[in-house]
Amino acid sequence: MEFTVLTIFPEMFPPFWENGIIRRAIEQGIISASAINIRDFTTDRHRTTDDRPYGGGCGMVMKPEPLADAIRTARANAPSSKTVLMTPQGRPFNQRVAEELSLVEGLIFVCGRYEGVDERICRHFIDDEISIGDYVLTGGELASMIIMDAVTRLRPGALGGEESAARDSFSENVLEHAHYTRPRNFEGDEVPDVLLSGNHREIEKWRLETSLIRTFLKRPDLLRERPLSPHEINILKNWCSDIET
Ligand SMILES: CC(C)(C)c1cccc(C(=O)NCC2(NC(=O)c3cccc4nocc34)CCCCC2)c1
Repeated sequence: MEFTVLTIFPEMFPPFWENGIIRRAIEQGIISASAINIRDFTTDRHRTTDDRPYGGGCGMVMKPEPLADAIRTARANAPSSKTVLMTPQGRPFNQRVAEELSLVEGLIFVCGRYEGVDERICRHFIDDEISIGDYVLTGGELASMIIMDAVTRLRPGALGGEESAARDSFSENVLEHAHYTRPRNFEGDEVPDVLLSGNHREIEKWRLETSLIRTFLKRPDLLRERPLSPHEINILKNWCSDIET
């Protein structure tokens, strides 16, 4: 999987690629990543990447020519890549989109700055528009990092034995149970006894129940993404009847 980011701030990316699972995935050749400076594709003395908007108004728009040339170069270097524009107008990013993107050969991320990119780029050079959420950002760079993070961990081999064992379709659709580690008593708050019991059936039962109940209480919308098994529905029913009594 090859990641290419087109940005006017390429220096934002090495720190992101030099840590944790991403770094290990690069070292293991599971992914490769590079940032292309759009400014390198300007032709004027001032290396201008933006210009005033037609129709007037405040703010600047990213010029189409440098972007088009940068995208062409990125595609020449990574031919079977999908070109993704990070934009508020994009389809909402979620785990399902991450899984879909993790199957492609390569991803070229176009990161907007100023008021956005010239519409001719969106029309003729973009294969997919993706948004990471409904809030105002100063650029698309962080959005591209979020996608690279979520997609990398889905690539075979990216997660070590431990993490990949923890990963399955169930765990990627519900909130996690509470996590505890030493000390047993932290400032007066004790770890639940079941977790110290050594009874793995009871521990798994507790983890499944608390995970389902937390999701039901905090993010019921996630439960609509994935049908619950009769067993899981029973867990929620029992819990609800317990609080009714
Ligand atoms: C209604 C809503 C969403 C609040 C909104 C409405 C109007 C503008 C924005 C906004 O943020 N414009 C600035 C801009 N944002 C983004 O790139 C961006 C934002 C959010 C999620 C993203 N995912 O990828 C990229 C994303 C960065 C500078 C270049 C122009 C785009 C937001």
